[in-house]
Amino acid sequence: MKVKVCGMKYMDNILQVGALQPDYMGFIFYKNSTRYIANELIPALSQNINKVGVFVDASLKDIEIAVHKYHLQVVQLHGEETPSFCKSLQKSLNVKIIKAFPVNDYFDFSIVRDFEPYVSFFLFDTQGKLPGGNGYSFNWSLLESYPSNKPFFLSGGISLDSIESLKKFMYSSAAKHCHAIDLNSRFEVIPGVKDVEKLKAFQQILQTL
Ligand SMILES: O=C(O)c1ccccc1NCC(=O)[C@H](O)[C@H](O)COP(=O)(O)O
Repeated sequence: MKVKVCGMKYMDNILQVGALQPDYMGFIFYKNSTRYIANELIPALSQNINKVGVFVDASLKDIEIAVHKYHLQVVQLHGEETPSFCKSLQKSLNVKIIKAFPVNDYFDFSIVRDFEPYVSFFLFDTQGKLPGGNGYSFNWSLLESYPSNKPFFLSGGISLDSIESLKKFMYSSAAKHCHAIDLNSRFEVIPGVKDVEKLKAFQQILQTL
């Protein structure tokens, strides 16, 4: 199972977390987030770490500028972006696209169908007050009705306390297309700064599952 560490902001912490070699590292390009990368620098990272830019209803132009400036390999769309927006993005930029969806108990997974041709992954996050980084998990068994073969990221409030539930999930049919686990606020010292020891502990446990 792959790991994405999201909401990275500061150079030193990016380098510390980079040393753990997560598969993906996420950077927030949404001004209202406490994790907004603003004009912070992103240091050179190992080629094995995919840099993900997270956007909320940004324009194609702004995404393009960020992709080129920060050499992003992946773009995560975390707002109300449409299939046709994903199609345009796919045509104009050589990046992988993750379309994120906020999940509540009534979420209708059939919505993913229209996006399938234009994205590489889906990401399922918990619906909350904020577009992302709410720190709460949704009911993962809802993914039993996931109608697609497209790999997805499991996201929302995952912490070291989630290990038992994760184990159960990973052995269930709901996890069949789960590509990666997304970690964010539950591994933070303050917004944008990750606790490296906690991340290390999570990685080690994940390897044993
Ligand atoms: O993290 C943010 O501040 C954020 C703000 C706006 C849009 C997306 C954002 N995060 C995207 C992510 O992929 C997070 O990892 C995801 O929402 C889960 O966060 P958490 O519930 O804190 O684990």
